[in-house]
Amino acid sequence: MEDFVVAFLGPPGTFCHQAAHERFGSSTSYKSCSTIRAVFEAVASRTVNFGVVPQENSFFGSVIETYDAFRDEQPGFVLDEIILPVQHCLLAPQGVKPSDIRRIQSHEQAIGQCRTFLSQYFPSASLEKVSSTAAAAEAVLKHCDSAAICSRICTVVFDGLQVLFQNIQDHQNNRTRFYVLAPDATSQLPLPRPISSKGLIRILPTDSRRIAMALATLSLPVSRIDRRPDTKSLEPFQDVYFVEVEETDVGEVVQGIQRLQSTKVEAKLLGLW
Ligand SMILES: O=C(O)C(=O)C[C@]1(C(=O)O)C=C[C@@H](O)C=C1
Repeated sequence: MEDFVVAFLGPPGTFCHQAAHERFGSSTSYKSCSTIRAVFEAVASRTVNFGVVPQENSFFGSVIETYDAFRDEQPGFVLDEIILPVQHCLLAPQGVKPSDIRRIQSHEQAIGQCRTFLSQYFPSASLEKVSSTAAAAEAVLKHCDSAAICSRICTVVFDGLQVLFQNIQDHQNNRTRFYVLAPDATSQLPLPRPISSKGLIRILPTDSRRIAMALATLSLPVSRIDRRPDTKSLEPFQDVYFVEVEETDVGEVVQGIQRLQSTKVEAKLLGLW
């Protein structure tokens, strides 16, 4: 098989790393990136063939950093999705007891997914957002008053950590969906995948209130909508919309985008899978 390099949000031990492994296996080369944006940049600059980024959690919702990166001119192209069950543990350096913990670190998504546990067991601990769950695991190694919310796998990746609590997420069927990114639509995934039935379209209505009109023009089965502020607009409260469509085919998606463009609405295809 051809040699591929896959970028993921690192360091090793993140859920993103696990999702990438699940999709691409152990004979692929991996590149750890310190932020989600760095994964997008590695894909856009073709330093890697593919990238894996978190897109949404089933209980905490959309991953904002990912949608912010999708505002870029050429953000890459989504070729597939991976859904991973996410079980969080609270890890601390060996010898540290729960009563020693004053500070808890993790990715904001993981903190958000464990709110009930945190308010019940550590109501007065300070909560610190860091770039990923495994980055938190690595950071707490140096502190005897800190713990990290992360995967149990981090006890294998980093020496000197112990599990204080397991399965601490608020919902037992917690899942996160990841996108597989490639530099452009012509890239081919190494493994076979089903014929495309989903698409991701970025829409920039001329005025935020016209999104309903734009969706009517698109006229495709919409399964989710996200929006982020349009930072290029001088007008306040102008948004960029990210619309996922499903149960459709490539031809219908392309025609929908052309219909939008003919009404002077900016629309770009960001994925087909
Ligand atoms: O920090 C990690 O381990 C990640 O892979 C990121 C991420 C996310 O952004 O949602 C992925 C899965 C979990 O939902 C928590 C964090």
